Amino acid sequence: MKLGRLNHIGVATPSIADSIVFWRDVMGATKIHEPFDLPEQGVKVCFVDTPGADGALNGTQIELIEPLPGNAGIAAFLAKNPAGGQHHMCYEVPDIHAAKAAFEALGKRVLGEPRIGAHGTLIFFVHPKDMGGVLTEIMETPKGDHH
Ligand SMILES: CC[C@@H](C(=O)O)C(=O)SCCNC(=O)CCNC(=O)[C@H](O)C(C)(C)COP(=O)(O)OP(=O)(O)OC[C@H]1O[C@@H](n2cnc3c(N)ncnc32)[C@H](O)[C@@H]1OP(=O)(O)O
Ligand SMILES: [Co+2]
Repeated sequence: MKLGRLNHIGVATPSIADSIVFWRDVMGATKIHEPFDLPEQGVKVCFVDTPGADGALNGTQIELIEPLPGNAGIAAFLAKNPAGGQHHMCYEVPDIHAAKAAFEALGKRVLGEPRIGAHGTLIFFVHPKDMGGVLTEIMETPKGDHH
């Protein structure tokens, strides 16, 4: 496993609509994408762009996630953190299956099989208790992206 680009920071929220107002009016975000449902992951998602090193809006994104009905995991997180909070960190890798094998070889608990995430590429999660307390998402870099 070789650490890749920090793609996004997942932030759980009870209300994406309220969080959009926060990121626009308090944090000064200039590019907030249209929210969309991702029923396969049980969440509504909204990406907020941050600037990269060149000042363009191509840096690490903030991924706002709100549970869809029936999502016990995020609902449990929000029960402990009613105002929302930082939920996971997502790093890119060139080969998702090689990354999964590398984590498993180190005894890390990979949560399920790779599945399509919000960027349309394969993702998996590694248990926070094996990752210094941070729920970690690993994501295959979209084809054509060179970071
Ligand atoms: C938008 C789509 C996609 C993308 O493409 O980017 C996403 O990001 S989807 C995001 C949502 N999906 C997931 O979170 C899937 C992976 N998560 C899980 O499988 C579970 O949430 C979990 C991490 C295994 C925890 O579930 P569970 O064990 O049932 O919950 P507990 O409440 O019992 O927690 C056990 C233990 O772990 C601590 N914990 C839970 N969540 C987090 C967290 N986000 N960050 C840090 N630590 C976390 C929790 O506090 C418990 O600790 P103790 O109380 O000390 O036992
Ligand atoms: Co994510």
